[in-house]
Amino acid sequence: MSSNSSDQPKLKVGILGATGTVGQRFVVLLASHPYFVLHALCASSRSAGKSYSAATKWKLASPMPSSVADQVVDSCSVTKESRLLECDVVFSGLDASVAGSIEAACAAAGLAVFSNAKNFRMHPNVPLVVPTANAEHLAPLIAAQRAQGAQMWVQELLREAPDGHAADYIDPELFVDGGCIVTNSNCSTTGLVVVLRALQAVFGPATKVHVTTMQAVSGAGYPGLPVLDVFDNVVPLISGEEEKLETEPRKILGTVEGARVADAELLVAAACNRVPVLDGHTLAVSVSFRDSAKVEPEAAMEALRAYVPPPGEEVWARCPSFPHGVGAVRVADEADRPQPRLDRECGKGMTVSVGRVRKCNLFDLKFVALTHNTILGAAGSSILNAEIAVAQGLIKGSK
Ligand SMILES: NC(=O)C1=CN([C@@H]2O[C@H](COP(=O)(O)OP(=O)(O)OC[C@H]3O[C@@H](n4cnc5c(N)ncnc54)[C@H](OP(=O)(O)O)[C@@H]3O)[C@@H](O)[C@H]2O)C=CC1
Ligand SMILES: N[C@@H](CC(=O)OP(=O)(O)O)C(=O)O
Repeated sequence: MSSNSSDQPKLKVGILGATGTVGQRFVVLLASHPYFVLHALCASSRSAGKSYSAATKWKLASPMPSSVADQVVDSCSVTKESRLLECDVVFSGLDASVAGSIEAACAAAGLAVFSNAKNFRMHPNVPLVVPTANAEHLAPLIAAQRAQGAQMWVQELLREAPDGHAADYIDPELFVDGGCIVTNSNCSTTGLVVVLRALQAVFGPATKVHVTTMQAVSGAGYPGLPVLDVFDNVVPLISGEEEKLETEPRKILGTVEGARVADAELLVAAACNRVPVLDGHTLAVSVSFRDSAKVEPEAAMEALRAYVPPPGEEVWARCPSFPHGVGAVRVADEADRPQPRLDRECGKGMTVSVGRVRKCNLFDLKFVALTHNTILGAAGSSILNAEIAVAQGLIKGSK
């Protein structure tokens, strides 16, 4: 932890989907956070009213923090009585089938929502931010949302909620300006864009990427795939995944122009596979750049080692979840790395491990990248995004 974050006043936080795979990661990371204080744990009506330990099938190797075991799980509706309303920041690990309505309701209630769900990632005014790739998108797009007031999120709530059911998600008396939604990317996209951003800093714009993924089973949530489907096997389909991996990098590596992002001119072809690994998504990537002339493996590794993501050291010093000492990218020295079992915890799961950087016959360069899918690929990115927003004065404690 950086000493500079120790004078940050405490902020109350809630978790939507606290009982799920990503929700459990949030619980572990936030239970020991220096200034985010867990206040509301929310999930479906199946869990609401139960203690967190009774509602949750705990699946992490580290024990459930004792501070949450007896806490009663709340529903995700925003009412005058809900603990959610007392929070300064809300993190979401909600299933996408319900994330749209619930997150829109929270934003319409003036809350700052940091979400893992796909629902609003491509909304023109919503930042899609991988914190160690494009943190500079946060401030202008949060401002663009706030300029529209609560009305923006009321409209989205009406679009997302099942017909006539918007009032199930929030009491309309609670609409208030100031809320916002920030999303982080699909967990396979995460590692790709961090590495591309680092390479682009030296080689200029990437133009073509071919990526083949080997994705961990935890990416499918709990209970996920039946063991008879995934054990001793590779499943060459993850529904909807290739489309996300082919579109999200264009927004993330794009440039903010006014209230929206102009996409990067990057073409991505993706092939996604589920493999019998618990945590950690591995990507085999080939990439070409607009200007191929200076692209060499040694220069690429140098660029990756030297990479300090925007907004730079001054902000990172105030972000406890930044992988201080390791960095956003680690280049493996060993010829046969990265490997999920050995490398997924690198930088406490917040560092992308890269290896096998070499020339490619068809593209300029090829390499292998590994990301912890539920830490940097999910909960960890949301938390670091929120820390950046706090460090930049975009979120102030008021409760
Ligand atoms: N797993 C991963 O690696 C990644 C996941 N994501 C995204 O994060 C989100 C969560 O994924 P994951 O944790 O894997 O999913 P899980 O299925 O493990 O958890 C889903 C959570 O949503 C809650 N939920 C489901 N239905 C409702 C409802 N009707 N009302 C309120 N809450 C509800 C569940 O509560 P309950 O226990 O009460 O049913 C549970 O807490 C998804 O949008 C996913 O796409 C993004 C990146 C990576
Ligand atoms: N689809 C990813 C996880 C995920 O839920 O992604 P998204 O949030 O983009 O739907 C995987 O299975 O590994």
